[in-house]
Amino acid sequence: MRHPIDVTCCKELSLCSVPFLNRRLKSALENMEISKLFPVQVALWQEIVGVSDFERDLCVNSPTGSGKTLAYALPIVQKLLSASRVKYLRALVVVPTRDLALQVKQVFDAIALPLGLCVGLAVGQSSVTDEISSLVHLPGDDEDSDLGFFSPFWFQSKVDILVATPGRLVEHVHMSRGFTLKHLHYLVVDEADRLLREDYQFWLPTVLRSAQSSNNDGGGGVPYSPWNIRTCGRVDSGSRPHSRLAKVVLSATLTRDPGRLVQLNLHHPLFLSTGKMRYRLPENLESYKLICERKVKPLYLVALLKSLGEEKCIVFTRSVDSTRRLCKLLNCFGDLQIDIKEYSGHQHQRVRSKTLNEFRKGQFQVLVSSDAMTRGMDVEGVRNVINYDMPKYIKTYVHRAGRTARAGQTGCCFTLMSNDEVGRFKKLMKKAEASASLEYTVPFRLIEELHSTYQSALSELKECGGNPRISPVHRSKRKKRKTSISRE
Ligand SMILES: Nc1ncnc2c1ncn2[C@@H]1O[C@H](COP(=O)(O)OP(=O)(O)OP(=O)(O)O)[C@@H](O)[C@H]1O
Repeated sequence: MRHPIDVTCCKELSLCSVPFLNRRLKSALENMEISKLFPVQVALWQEIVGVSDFERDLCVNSPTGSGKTLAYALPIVQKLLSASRVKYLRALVVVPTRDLALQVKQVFDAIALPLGLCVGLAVGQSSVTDEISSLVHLPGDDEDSDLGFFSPFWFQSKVDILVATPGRLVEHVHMSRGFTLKHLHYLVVDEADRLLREDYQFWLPTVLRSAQSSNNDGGGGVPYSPWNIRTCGRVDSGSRPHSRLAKVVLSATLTRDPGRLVQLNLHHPLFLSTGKMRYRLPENLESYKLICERKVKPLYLVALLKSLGEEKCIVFTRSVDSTRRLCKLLNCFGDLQIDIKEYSGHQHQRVRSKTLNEFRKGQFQVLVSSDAMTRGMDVEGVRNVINYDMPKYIKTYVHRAGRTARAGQTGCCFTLMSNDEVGRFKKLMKKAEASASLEYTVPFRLIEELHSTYQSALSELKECGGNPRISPVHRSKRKKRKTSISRE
């Protein structure tokens, strides 16, 4: 950990030059229009598939949009290819949110499905019962069960790889009959600093203990969960290629604090990092500050949006309440002619996913979001990020700004601030590498022109019940939900 490997020393590699790359995996990548591996992907390939052969667990701190998902998905899929033909759940990826899990699953699907490996999802999108029947063969699943035969496939895993959020994962471990982590070879913890910060029903000790049970009993002994029963008709135990559960832990802002990482029980961890500092912004990102009067901040935002034309854009606010308020206000600006939608922890998951899909398809142009969007989300074509409220921490700035300038593309991050916030912004930015910022101005004339529309928008907002301040009903609902809604 004291001697991290600098990922920037790895050069991009064309697919033809990647050593040991499976032929079918190469064509799957080509179908995704990927012709080369990015530096972090080369580094992980070397450590996992190359001569190092996953001798050590890996901690990866690499900027947003640098391709971390494929960096772990690719070598893990290649490793799973050489293992037994019987299906076992052998790779588990844990991420903090459902939308992110869906995104990660898509990457795995693209490279694993053509090679006959199955990828499952445990995120609480459907009931526990429905979800488990997509992950494990249960009695009643097949024709034999109607005849009263004992099927050799009962409780056999249907998937080789599982992408999960921590809460639902723990539910399955404790309650789902037939679900087991006994055969797990690989554990990936994506957005690890976020996942380690919160307990999520002790997900980590639960996973480690549950996966550990195979080490102690050779893969076929007493299961951890009361519901786990021995897989019937097993041909082999799916024994691990490594004597341990091999782990990859990643984030664009991964901590180097051993006190925090110790809970992962890492085996001779190797730290792979980009640059010298913990926080680093994407190479092709331009950061701008936009100084404005606090009272008329929405006016400046509208002027900025107008100046950006038709470009896809995400506006971040400090809370779910501000997100709702701002979105309503912007939609009351009659002549704005920009389609704007909200994405926040206030909304039902179904609504959020729908909004995200529409945004991905380009059906509207501006997404107003709480920090629910900051972590990991990859939306093609986002050219601008706007911090309507300046983030408190550099970590938040890094994740928000990182929704643009991904995969080597260019992008801009604008932060609105009043004069008295400029000092704090400077201090904040000093904490990150490659974080020089310029001042952006919008023509004063435009602000003046917008004044009257702003006043009418405020009145309209009041009329339609979108009181800028939170109503008592709203406040009591919010109180109830306070414990369940994650602000991120
Ligand atoms: N080798 C590659 N060639 C071309 N595009 C790639 C390659 N690898 C990844 N990408 C694309 O780069 C984008 C960013 O990848 P990814 O989401 O994995 O980044 P990340 O490092 O996980 O970012 P974050 O820290 O924000 O989660 C995605 O759109 C992905 O399709």
